[in-house]
Amino acid sequence: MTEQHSEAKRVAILGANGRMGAEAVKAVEAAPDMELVAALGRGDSLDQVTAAGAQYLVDLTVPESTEANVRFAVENDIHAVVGTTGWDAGRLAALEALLAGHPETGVLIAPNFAVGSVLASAFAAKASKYFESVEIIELHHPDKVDAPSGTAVRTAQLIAAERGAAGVPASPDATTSELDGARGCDVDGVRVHSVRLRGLVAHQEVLLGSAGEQLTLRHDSFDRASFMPGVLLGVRNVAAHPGLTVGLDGYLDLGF
Ligand SMILES: NC(=O)C1=CN([C@@H]2O[C@H](COP(=O)(O)OP(=O)(O)OC[C@H]3O[C@@H](n4cnc5c(N)ncnc54)[C@H](OP(=O)(O)O)[C@@H]3O)[C@@H](O)[C@H]2O)C=CC1
Ligand SMILES: O=C(O)C1=N[C@H](C(=O)O)C[C@H](O)C1
Repeated sequence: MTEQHSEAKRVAILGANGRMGAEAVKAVEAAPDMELVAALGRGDSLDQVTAAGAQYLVDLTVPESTEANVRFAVENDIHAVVGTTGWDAGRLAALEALLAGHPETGVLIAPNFAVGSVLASAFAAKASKYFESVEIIELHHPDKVDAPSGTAVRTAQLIAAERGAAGVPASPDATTSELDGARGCDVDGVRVHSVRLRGLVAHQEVLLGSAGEQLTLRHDSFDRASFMPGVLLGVRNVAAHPGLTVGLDGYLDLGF
């Protein structure tokens, strides 16, 4: 932990020994406007976060622990930037209810911190109402514990909302006989297929099809460095966005 200017943002990182957490430790330590005041792994007490005077908590842990971690942050009026997956509608609703009692505290739940991924999902959602069919393929390293990816779930939700608002019917599909899983899973009416392959990091394709044409929107994270500008952007902006924000796009100016 480096000596920083006294007005530096005081940041705690949870999951600091993990793939993402270790990268985030390096990024926060290198950020001139931030001070890493706590770096916690599994089994460490959250009291270290308050004892260190953290103003910001970055959660990069596991789906089972993220909800309790963020609850702890909000109850202590610490802004939270969350990359961990597992935030379903029930968890988000409970978090919003908690935040209502802490009106100055901000929480960012970011399914993907890579700006290119956020853009690809937004473009796909916008484009999806002009195509008859849409399906998602997400491809990740085989050590990932959750499927489908949080990014794919978010992308499917954005697509479903856009198509629903435009009155576009569900993608056509004549399948009446299939082996379990052959057609992927259904997220809000959008089929999502998950690939786990050694050598991969984090990748996604949205396939959009109409008669005689296909548009493919693909994003690749080749390295976890790709997520770090988004993590830092989250820390820099979360206090100015009290309440709950889902998606880094909430802090970007996408122009649509
Ligand atoms: N939003 C985004 O852009 C990205 C999000 N992710 C998501 O981030 C999460 C972490 O991914 P990744 O780094 O690959 O996973 P890892 O398994 O490499 O890291 C998770 C770490 O969290 C630790 N941990 C578990 N519980 C706690 C706890 N209560 N307090 C502190 N640390 C804890 C684990 O410890 P132990 O090893 O002992 O279990 C592990 O070191 C996943 O949900 C993943 O999907 C990943 C990449 C990008
Ligand atoms: O576990 C990962 O690696 C990733 N998790 C996030 C997700 O589930 O979408 C973000 C990115 O895809 C990498």
